[in-house]
This record gives sequence, structure tokens and C-alpha cells, in this order.
Amino acid sequence: MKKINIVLFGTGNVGSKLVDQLLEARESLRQKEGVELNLPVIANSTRAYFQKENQQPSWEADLNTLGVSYKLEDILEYVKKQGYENLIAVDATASEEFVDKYFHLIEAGFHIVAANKVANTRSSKFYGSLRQKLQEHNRFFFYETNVGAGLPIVETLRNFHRSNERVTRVRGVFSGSLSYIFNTYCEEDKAFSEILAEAGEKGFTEPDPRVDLSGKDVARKLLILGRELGLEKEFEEITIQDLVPAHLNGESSLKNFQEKKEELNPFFLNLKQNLEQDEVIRHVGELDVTRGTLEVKLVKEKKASAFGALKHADSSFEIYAESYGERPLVIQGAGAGAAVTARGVVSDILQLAEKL
Ligand SMILES: NC(=O)c1ccc[n+]([C@@H]2O[C@H](COP(=O)([O-])OP(=O)(O)OC[C@H]3O[C@@H](n4cnc5c(N)ncnc54)[C@H](OP(=O)(O)O)[C@@H]3O)[C@@H](O)[C@H]2O)c1
Ligand SMILES: N[C@@H](CCO)C(=O)O
Repeated sequence: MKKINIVLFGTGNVGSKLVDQLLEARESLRQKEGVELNLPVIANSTRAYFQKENQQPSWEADLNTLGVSYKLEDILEYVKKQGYENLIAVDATASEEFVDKYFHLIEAGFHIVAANKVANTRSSKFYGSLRQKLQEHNRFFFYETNVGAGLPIVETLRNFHRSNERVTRVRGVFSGSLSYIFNTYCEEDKAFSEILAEAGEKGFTEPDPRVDLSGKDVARKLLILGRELGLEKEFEEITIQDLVPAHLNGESSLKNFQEKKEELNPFFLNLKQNLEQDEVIRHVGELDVTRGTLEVKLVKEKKASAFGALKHADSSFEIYAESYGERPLVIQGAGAGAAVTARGVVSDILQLAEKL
């Protein structure tokens, strides 16, 4: 039996669903795959819950009652003392700072699986040094859920690139949350702010929804895909249509934004009122590999078009590649949500486990 030891950072929408899915799948993975998944440490931003084995469905309550405040060093010492092998750190945070800790984790023997996109969207210098560190320590880094949640986008593009297929363009509705927001807004007679709140409650948006509305989340996804395809680009080079008014942006608090989100309504109502009967608003990202451009914007689409007909929180990715000619390969489906994202993380963990 191959024993995999997972340390989870982040127990929010995605992290908590992940623990539930891992516990549910534990027995069948043991039997069918010969893999035993152990979760000896579960941590949020302030507390960590240490339990050697046999984690229980009551883990969330246990984290609250038995969890202790911690530093990363405490976790590193603990796993060393226990003599754990096959260590995987799962980053289910949205933290800008946590990714600096990847270097310590790798040095301590961890492989990394990340839902968090930050590590792949910092500077090219950071991107390169992380990969160098992984190589030096012979560690793996899996991050399929960085783009399209559980949809197989990163892997598809990486395989194309590796096999010398020339990808010329990727165009899509990259954001599951903005897909939900604009699909619903164009169909229902509700205020934009109300639908934005619903998307947050359903776990589709980023913890700070301005990361979605500002175009930053989609821009990150474009950069991640561009880099998979060998483009050397920086985040600052992306052309982004920011939908957050300056007075509610990152300079002001999230609380202030939430209290004043109704102020967004006139702008979006005006957009909606200017649509033709057969049109809808869609939020798209476009990566033109040939020209080396990355762009995030709102567009008007015909209701009957592929993007216009999207429903719920579905994303759609059109991948134009030489062998496919004028007709793109299309990958479409739920592009956000805790369950599909956590499932994508489980799949990354299993693919990584196969390599160990
Ligand atoms: N939702 C989706 O559909 C989706 C899809 C693909 C990827 N993702 C990515 O998944 C990640 C998690 O999203 P989410 O919706 O689950 O976020 P969330 O509900 O806000 O949860 C974030 C969790 O991370 C913890 N955290 C923050 N900083 C930390 C640190 N330094 N060390 C340890 N834990 C820390 C938070 O702890 P506290 O509770 O103590 O604050 C919280 O438990 C994000 O990066 C997001 O982009 C999400
Ligand atoms: N906020 C993101 C979550 C998935 O990364 C989205 O809507 O696509």
C-alpha cells in the first residue's frame, strides 16, 4: 500500500470540500488504487489540527476545538518527527504571501498541489526560481485547478506544447463566477449587486469578488496558460478591462466594497439596456499566442452563439491549434464551484501519487 501524507493549507470553500471528498474516497482508493491518503495536518490561516491518522468527518469541529495556533516550522518539525514520506502540501488558500512558503516546503521534502493561482502569476523570475527549486529537490508541482476549476485545460495545453502542436489562440469565458453573474444578469430581472452576492454565496467568486470583477482572476489564468505555452510574459503586460470603480478598488477595504456594491448597478444596467434583443453580455479572455497578446474584456455576444448560449457557471475554452485548423477544440463545463474544484485537486493528488 502506497501511503501519501497530505498537509492541507486552507479550509474554506475548496479546502473543506476537499477534506470531505478525500475522506469519502479513502476506502475505495485503498482497495482500487492501492493508495492510502492520510491527512495528518489541516490548517487555516491561524490554526492547525494535528492528527496522525484516521481523520474523521468531524475534522472541522476538531480543527475549531483541538486546533492550535502554529507557524510553518511547527508543521515541518512535526512531519519530520513522524517520519512521513510522500508528502504533499495542498494550497487551497487565496493568499498572496503563502506561496513564499513553497520554497521551505519543497526543501522539507513536500510536493505541491495548488488551487491558488498566485505562484504561477508572480514575476517570470519567481516562476523560474520556483521551478528551479522543484527540480533541485526532485519535487512535483500540480495546479490543474488554476484554470477552469476541474476542467482539463492546463494539461491539454501542456500536452499540445510538449508534443510540438502549435497552439495559436485560446479564447474563452475563463471565469466561472463571471459566467454565472452575466448569464444570470442577462436572463433575470435582478440588480447586478444581488447576483454578485448570490455568486459569492454559491462559492463561485474569489474570497474577494473584486479579484474576479477587476479582471485579475481571468488575467492570471491567461498568464498561466501563456506560460505553459512558452510565452514569456508578465502580469503587467495584460490588457485588462477593470469593472471595479476606482473608489471601491483594492485601495479600499472589502467591507467597504460589500457595503457599497449597489453603486455598481447603474453601470451594468446601462450596458444591459444597450443590448439588442438577441444579444447578451459575456466576459471573455483571449490569448493570442502568435501576436503575444493577452486581453480580458466584456463583449456583446449573440444569444445563439457558443458563448452567448452558456448557462449557470459554465466556462468555455476554445483552443485553436494547427492540427485542428479553423475549428477549435472546445472544452466546456462548470468553471467554478467548490465541489468541482476540490475534485480537480483530488485528481492532481492522485496523478502525483502515481509518480511517487
Ligand atoms: N471557488 C472556486 O471555484 C475555485 C476554483 C479554482 C480555484 N480556486 C482557488 O482556490 C483557492 C481557495 O478558494 P476558496 O473559495 O476556498 O477560498 P476561501 O473560502 O476564502 O478559503 C481560503 C482559506 O485559506 C485560508 N488561508 C488564508 N491564508 C492562509 C495562510 N497563509 N495559511 C493557511 N491558510 C490560509 C483561510 O483561512 P481563514 O479561514 O483562517 O481565513 C481559508 O480557510 C483560491 O486560491 C481560489 O482562487 C477556487
Ligand atoms: N473565481 C474563479 C474561481 C475559479 O478559479 C472563477 O470564477 O473562475
